[in-house]
Amino acid sequence: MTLRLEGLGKEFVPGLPVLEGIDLTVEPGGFVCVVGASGSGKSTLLSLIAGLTRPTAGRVLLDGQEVTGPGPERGLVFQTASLYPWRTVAGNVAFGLEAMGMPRARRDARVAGLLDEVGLRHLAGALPGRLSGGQQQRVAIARALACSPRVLLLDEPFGALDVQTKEDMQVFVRQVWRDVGTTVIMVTHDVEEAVFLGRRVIVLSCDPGRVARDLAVDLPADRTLADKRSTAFLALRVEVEDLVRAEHRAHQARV
Ligand SMILES: Nc1ncnc2c1ncn2[C@@H]1O[C@H](COP(=O)(O)OP(=O)(O)OP(=O)(O)O)[C@@H](O)[C@H]1O
Repeated sequence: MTLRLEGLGKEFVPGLPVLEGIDLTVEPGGFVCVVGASGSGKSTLLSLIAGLTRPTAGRVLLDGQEVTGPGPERGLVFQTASLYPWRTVAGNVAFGLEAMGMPRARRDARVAGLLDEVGLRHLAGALPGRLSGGQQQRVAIARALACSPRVLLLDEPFGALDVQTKEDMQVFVRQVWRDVGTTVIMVTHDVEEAVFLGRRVIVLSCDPGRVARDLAVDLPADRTLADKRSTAFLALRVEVEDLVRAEHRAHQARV
């Protein structure tokens, strides 16, 4: 599924655009990370793609069809897992499939397959309160994948996790992306994470948020955490960090 953003803009307050003139095409199976200073409009951009917020200018198109609201072909994961606390792990993953009316036997098989994918089959009957933060995010990702979304939207999904768990989750989400083949758009503060995960990194400018740079990540497809120490990785990381810093400073100078 090709995602196109055409002249996308958003004003919450008339005359004060948060996002302006965003043009972007993401081919099927792409992995795009969006970085930018706090307040540059990263979450707003994701919300527009999810159809949770309506643009004030431009359009979001999925295979040429304009997005006018949320839909099952777009799965969403937020910083905190927001699981249903009264439902088991399996019950959480099954939620969207129940809403779709999938018959019980097919649903159970699908949920079991997803729990295998995220390594949590042994916790199928547990309630979310018993799970670690990383495990909860795995459940949230399995839940988002349940309806076979063509685009997975991740908003700072590992922002609340400790460094080790976060790195485990980075490896995990890359594996899921390669296994499932869905398009991923991920918003993050963390430039290292963006360069490690993305095939492309988009740097947003501030006030209004525009695409300041669109960089291809020319690193091996089967990256491991050790690649974070490679010269190519470090060079790209520094380049993106400098861009984010420059955009932030330019914004500070204007206010
Ligand atoms: N519902 C809303 N109503 C009014 N203003 C909003 C709303 N949502 C976001 N904004 C404003 O839009 C701007 C961008 O917010 P957004 O959360 O998209 O930025 P961000 O880059 O994701 O920030 P952070 O990295 O801090 O999460 C901010 O100035 C914010 O106050």
